[in-house]
Amino acid sequence: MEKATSLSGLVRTKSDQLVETLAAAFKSPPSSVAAGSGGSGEVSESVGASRRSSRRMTGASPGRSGGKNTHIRKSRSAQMKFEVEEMINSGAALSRASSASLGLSFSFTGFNMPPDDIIADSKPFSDDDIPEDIEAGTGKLKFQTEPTLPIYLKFSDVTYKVVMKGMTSTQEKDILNGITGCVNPGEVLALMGPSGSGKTTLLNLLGGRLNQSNNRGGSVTYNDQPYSKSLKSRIGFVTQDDVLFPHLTVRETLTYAALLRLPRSLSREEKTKRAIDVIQELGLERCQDTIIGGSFVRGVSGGERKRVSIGNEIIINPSLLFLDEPTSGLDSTTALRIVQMLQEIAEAGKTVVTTIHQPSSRLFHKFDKLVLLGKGSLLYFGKASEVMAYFSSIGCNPLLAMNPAEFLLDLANGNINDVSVPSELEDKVHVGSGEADTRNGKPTPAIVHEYLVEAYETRVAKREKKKLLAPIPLDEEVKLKVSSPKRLWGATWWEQYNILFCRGIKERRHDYFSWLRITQVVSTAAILGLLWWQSDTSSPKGLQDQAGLLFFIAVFWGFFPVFTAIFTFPQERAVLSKERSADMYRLSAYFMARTTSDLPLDLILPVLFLLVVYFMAGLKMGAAPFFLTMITVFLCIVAAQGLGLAIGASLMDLKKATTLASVTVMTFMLAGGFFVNRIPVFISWIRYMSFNYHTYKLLLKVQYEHRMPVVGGTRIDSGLEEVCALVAMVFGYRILAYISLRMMKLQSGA
Ligand SMILES: Nc1ncnc2c1ncn2[C@@H]1O[C@H](COP(=O)(O)OP(=O)(O)OP(=O)(O)O)[C@@H](O)[C@H]1O
Repeated sequence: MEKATSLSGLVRTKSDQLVETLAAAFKSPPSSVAAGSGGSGEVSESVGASRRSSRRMTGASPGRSGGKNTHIRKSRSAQMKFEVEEMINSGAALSRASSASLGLSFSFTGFNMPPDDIIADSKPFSDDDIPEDIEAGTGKLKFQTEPTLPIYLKFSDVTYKVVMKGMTSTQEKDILNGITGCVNPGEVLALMGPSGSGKTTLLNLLGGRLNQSNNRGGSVTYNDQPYSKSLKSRIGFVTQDDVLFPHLTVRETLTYAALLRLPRSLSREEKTKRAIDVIQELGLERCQDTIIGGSFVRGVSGGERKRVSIGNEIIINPSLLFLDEPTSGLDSTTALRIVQMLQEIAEAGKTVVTTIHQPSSRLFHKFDKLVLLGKGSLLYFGKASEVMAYFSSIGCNPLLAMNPAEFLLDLANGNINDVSVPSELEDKVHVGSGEADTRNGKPTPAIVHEYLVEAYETRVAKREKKKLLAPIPLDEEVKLKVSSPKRLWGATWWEQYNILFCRGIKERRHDYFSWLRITQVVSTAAILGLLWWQSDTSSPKGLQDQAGLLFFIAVFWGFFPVFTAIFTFPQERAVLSKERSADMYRLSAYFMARTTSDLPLDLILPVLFLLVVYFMAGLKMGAAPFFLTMITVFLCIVAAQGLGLAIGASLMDLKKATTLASVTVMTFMLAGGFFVNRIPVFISWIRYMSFNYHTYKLLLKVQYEHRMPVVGGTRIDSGLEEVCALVAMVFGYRILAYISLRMMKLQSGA
């Protein structure tokens, strides 16, 4: 215990020194902020100095002193361990604050590659790391710590409601009721609360992802400025579900993210190197060539996938990092590792906000600040280390030794079974007359909730709101950097198109070489070839038979592309929404890349098909008719794909989309000119919308032009009308799909 006291004294002495350092840094003239951009050497040195000072600090704290600490940990009781950890945290938070504040004297020009010694020095973590290392604080990660614009996040009286439309009535539901708090660079803020208490909603709101002004109230500011689109490039947002492409490898995933998101000032090589650095820093080397995987394909483990999701966001070196339950579903060691990583990120001067469901006590002590929510109301905001003292001050103490997080969640749920009841609450039980007010002589969860909200309102809320009014220690010019309305794209339109095109090809490479699809097409072609083997057109019956084959070709290549294209956008909806929320690329670049990257395969398969059918069925010999048939089929495929894309993009629901597509395709087929020739005038227009009809007419023209003017009731014309109609469909349906995507709501997460 004595040792602990002396160590705490040491940390406090260091903290005093730091306060002085901080004050000096804040007082540094604004010119030093701007001047930082002048010499990168100078910047690197400052970065190194900041890190060195931070390391010295943590080295001085007991928890980071390697073997010595391990000795303390092993020989003392669990209680002792808590105290030591608390001291470590206070030391770490201070060191983080120092890094953050020192970052102010650097340039804010964006990226500077970290000095080589730091990269070489970095010790990645892997699943094989010994947890003891982390406990002792010696397995510390050295994150990329290029200085970024420090962002002070403040939120005051934040409210959010949703309007729920029922069959007969419309109801409003309050999700958040007046939440106030703040988090500074160098700090990790944890949002805690029972399931459904509003953590994700608050996180989305703070991350600028719930912007419908009619549903929200209060204010959220970033360096005292409101949210602006330029912040998107400074914010990393890790969603609860890992939204990643299942068939890309870890390295490919991070490389594409780097190429799309890092600023244009970096070269392609530098961006690629950044992805490799992140892989090393996240300890993903072992699985860097493994695919991410998903529900149907096995890939990396859950913890690795979570790390890739985090890597996807930290790759841009964000000033503000939001994470939604980054540890849920992970074992306690992996969870600790991830929270440790968040601490490292904060140490580099970033602001970190994370929701957390039920952290272990080890995790809990790693947070600097805490927001405790209960049914959308604020039950506590302040230092995580002071939360137990606060609840003790309002008469709530655990009766058993328990994890503080467990105690807090019990309270937030209104469960006070193992909690000492404050006298005010006891009074309420005695005053309350009905069964509804009490449960076995104990206050109901609703009464407990009311008491906790009231206690916070009367004792803390005012003080915290006052604190928010204090100006942030940043230069006016620096503050305004967050409010530029200009979007910052990481790559030009053409670069985005190329990157997305290559990514699309890689993601669907398994489809391209799918023997199943090839076998399906080739075997259908072979069966058709056998059924129409060397078909003879000298008799009317033979001619009618061959026309049937041509009609089948028009239907087959109208049907398949629609049903494959339907899946394109609904399947990628989550990724598209996430990436667009982060302004990774322009929608037009994505749309063009997505619709063209499938074309090579879509054009290879019909070639194989025609090579088999055309010659087996004995269609008109000659290079010109063969190639004209092929071009006609291509046009049909691209037009049909357009229809599939439009249906998928406008409905974004596979069930609805397949139903609509099957009705449409069937109608087009029936109106295609083979089954019925005399269509009533009032519905004859439907024919002109059918790509089957135009394709069939063009195929007839290629085969029988100059031989007969009418085949099976269908007139052979010049073909110009049909070609124009198909070309109009190729573009028209795609424009419709693009407009639908533009109108798609971006991910809100809540
Ligand atoms: N768009 C919405 N429509 C209806 N209810 C909503 C909507 N968004 C959020 N809610 C409700 O608001 C409450 C808070 O949801 P939120 O997802 O923020 O909770 P949470 O604390 O993150 O929960 P969990 O820990 O289970 O993820 C829930 O009761 C949820 O059902």
